[in-house]
Amino acid sequence: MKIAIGSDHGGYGLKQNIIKYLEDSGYEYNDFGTYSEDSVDYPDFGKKVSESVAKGEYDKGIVICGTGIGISIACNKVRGIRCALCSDIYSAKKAAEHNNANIIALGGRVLGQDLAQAIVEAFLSSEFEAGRHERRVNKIMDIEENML
Ligand SMILES: O=C[C@H](O)[C@H](O)[C@H](O)COP(=O)(O)O
Repeated sequence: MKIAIGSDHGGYGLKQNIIKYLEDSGYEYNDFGTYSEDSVDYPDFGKKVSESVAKGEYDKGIVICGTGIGISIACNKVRGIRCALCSDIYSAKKAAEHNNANIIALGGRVLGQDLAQAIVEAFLSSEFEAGRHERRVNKIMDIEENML
């Protein structure tokens, strides 16, 4: 599985920790930045990760800002992206199983490193269950296709 990861300065520290987890777990990944704690704008990094996932260059994405809110909003503006902001393991698992989320957003100023790793693990190891959930996800995509 190929993973795209990116953050702003508020998520930089947690991103580095999650990258270590991805490496230790044998995931292939690309780090789209940011590469320091210097102040940057989260939409720039949400866009890079989202477009790479939407194009099919990566299977799933991980984005991090201070709260996870701003970068998740930005990601969800990209066609084909279903980005789920998660602060617990159950939601991360269900985001994959029920919502077919292709990006998870985390709050670097919200989560401890161990919990964040467990959330990422739950997201990456869970698969879409389809069935009744497919009908609902298709309705989400219909909203996107018919946007005003
Ligand atoms: O939703 C936005 C994110 O949490 C940003 O990381 C945050 O707004 C950045 O704040 P600041 O510029 O004060 O570090």
